[in-house]
Amino acid sequence: MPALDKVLNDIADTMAKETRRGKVADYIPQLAKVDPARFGIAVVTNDGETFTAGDADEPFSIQSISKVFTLTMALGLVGDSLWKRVGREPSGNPFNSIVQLEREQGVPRNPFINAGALVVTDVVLSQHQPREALGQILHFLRFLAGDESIVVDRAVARSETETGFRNIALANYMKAFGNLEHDPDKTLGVYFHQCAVAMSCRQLAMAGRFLAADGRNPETGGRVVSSQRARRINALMLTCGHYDGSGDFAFHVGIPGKSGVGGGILAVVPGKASIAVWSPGLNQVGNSQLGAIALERLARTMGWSVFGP
Ligand SMILES: NC(=O)CC[C@H](N)C(=O)O
Repeated sequence: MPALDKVLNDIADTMAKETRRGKVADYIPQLAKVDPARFGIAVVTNDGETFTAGDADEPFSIQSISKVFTLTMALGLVGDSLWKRVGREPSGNPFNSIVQLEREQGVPRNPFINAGALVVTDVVLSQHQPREALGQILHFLRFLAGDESIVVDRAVARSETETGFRNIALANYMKAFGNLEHDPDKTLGVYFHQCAVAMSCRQLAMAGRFLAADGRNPETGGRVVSSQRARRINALMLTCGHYDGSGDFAFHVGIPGKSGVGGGILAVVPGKASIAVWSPGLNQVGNSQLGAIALERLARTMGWSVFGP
């Protein structure tokens, strides 16, 4: 097997020279300030080794990658009854699209498009006040990553709250269909803050370990979720984790992954490793342009595609 530290350094060197880096998200003004030249990558293997290259310790806005962790929490709270309120099919539409909601009676296609993630956050909110729910999300992320320093970037949260008109529309629309239990403002408040959590590639790859390890923390052996649940979350990441770019990501990279408009991608090699990559420039469908290219190289070099060597 090729040496991972060399593979990652080669990838980071190649990516540093790349001029077609995509476009940094600017619909959340605070995100537009991020330097498009940044690139980081981290791999944590199931036997406990960590390899990094580039800006792997620089925190960035995890944005929609947070949806993987809130989905895990919501399934822990309500189990499979969650699937009465949100589907499991790719949407074939942009992450912030509203078009399917009217035809499908306010039930979003999957938990990773914004509408679905808002329902998931509504479940996580359960009986709590928004501040407590956010505290639980942070607590879960810190526990998974083994790192107490993970925090919300308040400036990003404020920026998104001020400009989140589409999300506000989605939440209110679903409320009208009876698919949001709480006051939309409360659900939105938690959602905007979970998206504004800042984490480094190293922290994210650590937090994703349970998905690569059959639902267990590979360090302690402690169970986070059942192996069936880990498998199913991975399946949703593969089919829906990159919105209407999910097919292309599966085609080129071949492993479950979840992107965020901050330019991060969390990717999982079941049985082998958890990976996080960060490059802020996005492609046409809002996924990290170089992030996906870097993962494609890594998966190909290591023979990590779930579809075969
Ligand atoms: N794809 C994303 O990362 C979208 C998340 C972002 N916070 C939004 O709701 O628009």
